[in-house]
Amino acid sequence: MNIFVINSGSSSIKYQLFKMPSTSPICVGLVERVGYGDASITHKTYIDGEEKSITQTMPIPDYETGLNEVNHLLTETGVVKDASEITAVGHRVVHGGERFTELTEITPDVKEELQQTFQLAPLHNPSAYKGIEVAETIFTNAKQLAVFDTAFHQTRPAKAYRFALPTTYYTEQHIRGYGFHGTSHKYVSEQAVAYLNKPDAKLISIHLGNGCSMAAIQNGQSLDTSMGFGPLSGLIMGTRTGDIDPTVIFYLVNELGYTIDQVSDLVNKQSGMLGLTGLSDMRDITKAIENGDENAKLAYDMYAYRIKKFIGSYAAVLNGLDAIIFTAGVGENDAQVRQLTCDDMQYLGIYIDRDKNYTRQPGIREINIPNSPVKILVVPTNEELEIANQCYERLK
Ligand SMILES: Nc1ncnc2c1ncn2[C@@H]1O[C@H](COP(=O)(O)OP(=O)(O)O)[C@@H](O)[C@H]1O
Ligand SMILES: CC(=O)OP(=O)(O)O
Ligand SMILES: [Mg+2]
Repeated sequence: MNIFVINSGSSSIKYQLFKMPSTSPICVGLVERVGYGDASITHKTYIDGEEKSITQTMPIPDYETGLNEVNHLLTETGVVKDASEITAVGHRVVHGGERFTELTEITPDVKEELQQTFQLAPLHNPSAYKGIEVAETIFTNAKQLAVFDTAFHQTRPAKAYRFALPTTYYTEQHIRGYGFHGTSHKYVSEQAVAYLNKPDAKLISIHLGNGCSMAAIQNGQSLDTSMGFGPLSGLIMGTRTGDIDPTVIFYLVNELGYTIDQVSDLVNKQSGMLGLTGLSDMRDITKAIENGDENAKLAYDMYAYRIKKFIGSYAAVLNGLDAIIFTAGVGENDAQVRQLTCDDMQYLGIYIDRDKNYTRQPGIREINIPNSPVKILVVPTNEELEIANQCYERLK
């Protein structure tokens, strides 16, 4: 069964094609800088044991152009003969609200409901929706399925997800914490449980990509998570503030004359590491620190300090801790962030091994000292594979 997975971000499209039940992809790709003149597509194929890679730079003004180009590449590189060979398309949709708590087949009614979630995740849901609309016109024979970032966190107890607003704001307007990156937290926590061979392991999963969030997990269930109503609260991110005192927003509006759209743009797109350093990519920020940039150093310290605070908080929620997991672009690759986060955490039984931490290795790995009570794991995430697995389970 050919399952094509699309992970549409705010300006990128990640995709993978699986011939399920095999969990090795036939093709893996990334379209970057959608909406810009210098967009690029990297398309890798794994056919008959041979890896081939194509990179092309071209203007990709919109998702339609991007996905059509991906479709051409799928046929040109022999991944499929034509689009009709795709049985299902699995879409990552960030916000499912309270309505979508599991994998959902996309119907006209579902699409209408999805449009009502745009305001809740303005960087993500509109592009996922666009991805669905374009996929429907290309993969006309395929079932279209949606997997929601919010779904995994639906096991959280009410005391964790409710806000202390008057109750009707929850009962009538569904204003509550939802939590995101659930597909990734689920995938890496399952990998960690298998690695530790401990189904009831008390875990803290730390997903550090462009968006960043943490989750407290036990028995395969999310008990708490750092993102809330939208994917903005909690950790400091590439361009998003994470937690800030809401009084700042009243001040911006009432005293400095900002419109709400300007505030939204500020806290979602101009803040976080970008706002602090002028750079949003951790690789560039690391270089800036090496060149003596004090702002970049402070931003790094703030980034790690925020993670540290959530580790303390989730160790309390779990009443113990077996392992912490670092994952996603920054979590998997940035040893310095892991080091700063785990240094001086002996009180919680967290002892990082500097050499192991700075040694690169593929796959799941342990970076604590041998007798550290808490294991520190680097676990590569694979949201696309998790989505393909869920689609296959539904359709097989
Ligand atoms: N080798 C690396 N060292 C440090 N940071 C890295 C490295 N590779 C990727 N990153 C960081 O990972 C981020 C992207 O992470 P990713 O999980 O792909 O994010 P997203 O899915 O949210 O787009 C980049 O912006 C960059 O900051
Ligand atoms: C929910 C979210 O922040 O996703 P991403 O990290 O892909 O931006
Ligand atoms: Mg991501």
